[in-house]
Amino acid sequence: MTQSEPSEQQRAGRPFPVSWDQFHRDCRALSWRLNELGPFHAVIAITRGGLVPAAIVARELGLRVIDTVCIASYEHDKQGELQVLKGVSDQTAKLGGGTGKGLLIIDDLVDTGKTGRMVRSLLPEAHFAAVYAKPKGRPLVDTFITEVSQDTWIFFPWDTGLSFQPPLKDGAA
Ligand SMILES: O=P(O)(O)OC[C@H]1O[C@H](OP(=O)(O)OP(=O)(O)O)[C@H](O)[C@@H]1O
Ligand SMILES: Nc1nc2[nH]cnc2c(=O)[nH]1
Ligand SMILES: [Mg+2]
Repeated sequence: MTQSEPSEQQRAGRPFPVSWDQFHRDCRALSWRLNELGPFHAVIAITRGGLVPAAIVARELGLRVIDTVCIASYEHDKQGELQVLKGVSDQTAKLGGGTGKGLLIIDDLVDTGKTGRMVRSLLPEAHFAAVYAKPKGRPLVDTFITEVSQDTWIFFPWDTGLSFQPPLKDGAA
């Protein structure tokens, strides 16, 4: 029997759980920064992880034109080939003059930077912001809030729930 490869999450090892409250605070902090860099014509969320931060940033910056770039790459916690399932609409592309100028792209995080690189190739002059950044992905983003180490796995509130935690003395890590 062949042993399966460890997942990205297993390789990362260090868990970093983020609550809804914390995520909202971090998205507000991102909005503060972006407010100084705008104005922007539209927000583009990289689905699916970028949808929640994009909603919060759009609310804070008063932006009502919201589009998506739909990309699939991680199956749970293993990254495969990147697939662009949907690009931005012609209307949004026009607002960015074809190159993305004045458009704001939002994602929840950059890890290896693969997703960011793909989106940058589609809209090279857009402003790319993520809430969290790992070192390999950091050069791809224009604005982010918190850097975590490459061996960290971020657990978002929409992927997690409350559960019992064993006491430290019973062997909890
Ligand atoms: O920098 P990278 O190594 O490319 O990884 C970052 C991407 O991975 C996650 O998305 P995922 O592909 O898991 O899809 P999802 O947003 O639908 O959960 C995350 O939301 C980023 O978009
Ligand atoms: N939830 C989650 N998805 C990812 N995709 C790439 N890196 C991560 C991460 O640290 N957490
Ligand atoms: Mg994503």
